[in-house]
Amino acid sequence: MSTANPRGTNPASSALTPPPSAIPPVRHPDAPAPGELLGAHYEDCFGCGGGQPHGLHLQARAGEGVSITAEFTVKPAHQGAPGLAHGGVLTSALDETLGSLNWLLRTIAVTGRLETDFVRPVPVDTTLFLQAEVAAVAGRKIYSTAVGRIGGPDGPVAVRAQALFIEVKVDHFIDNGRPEEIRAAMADPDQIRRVRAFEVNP
Ligand SMILES: CCCCCCCCCCCCCCCC(=O)SCCNC(=O)CCNC(=O)[C@H](O)C(C)(C)COP(=O)(O)OP(=O)(O)OC[C@H]1O[C@@H](n2cnc3c(N)ncnc32)[C@H](O)[C@@H]1OP(=O)(O)O
Repeated sequence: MSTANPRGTNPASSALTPPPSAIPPVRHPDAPAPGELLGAHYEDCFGCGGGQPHGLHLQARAGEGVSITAEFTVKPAHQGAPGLAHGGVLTSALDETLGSLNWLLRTIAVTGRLETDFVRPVPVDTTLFLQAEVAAVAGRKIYSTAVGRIGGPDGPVAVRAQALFIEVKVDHFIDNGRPEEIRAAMADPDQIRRVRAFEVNP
C-alpha cells in the first residue's frame, strides 16, 4: 500500500519543514543568468568535478528564480544491482544538484540532512534529468527540494529528495579538510576567486 500523500510525495521528517519564520529565497543579483552552466565548484568534487574519473560529472544549469536543472548519465561504475544505478549514487546526484542551488543565493552551505525517495529503478546508460529549487530560508538554514526524471525533463519521476543545507564560512573547509587538498585548493587562483565571490555576499 502506498503511503504517498495527494501531492505524490512522501512526508518528510519535521526537520525538513521550514519554520513559520522562514522566508522565500532571494536570487543573488550576480547569480548566473537562467540557462547558464554553473561549472564545477571544485575540480576533484565527486559530483561535479572533471578530475574524478568515476565521478558523476554532473553539469548544473541556472534556472529561473532559485532553481537549477542538471543531467547525470548513469555509467557502469555507478551500479548497485546488475545494470541498475546504486541508490547512494542517485542520492549523490541529488545532493550535488541541491548543493548547486546555493550558488544562486551566493551562500556557502553544506548538506545537514537529505531524505531521498527512490520511486523507479534507474538502468545504466539512463540520463537522469534533475530539477531542484530552494523552498525557503530561515537564518543559516536553507530548505530545498529536488526531483530526478528519466526519459526527458518531463518524464516519469525516478527519485525525489528534500534537504536542509546549513550555511558555513570558508573556515569550515579550511579547518576540517585534509591539509594537502586544502593547500592545493588555496594555491589555485580559480578556486580562491570562486570562494571570494561567495565571501563578499552581504
Ligand atoms: C580553500 C577552500 C575552498 C572551499 C570551497 C568550497 C566550495 C563549496 C563546497 C560546497 C560543497 C557542496 C557539496 C555537496 C553538498 C555536500 O555533500 S556537503 C558534505 C556533507 N555535509 C557535511 O559534511 C556537513 C557535516 N556537518 C557539519 O559540519 C555540521 O553539523 C553543520 C551542518 C555545519 C552544522 O553545524 P553548526 O555550524 O555547528 O550548526 P548547528 O548550530 O549545529 O546547526 C545550525 C542549525 O541547523 C540545524 N541542523 C544542523 N544539522 C541538522 C540536521 N542534520 N538535521 C536537522 N537540522 C540540523 C540545527 O538544529 C540548528 O538549527 P537552529 O537551532 O538554528 O534552529
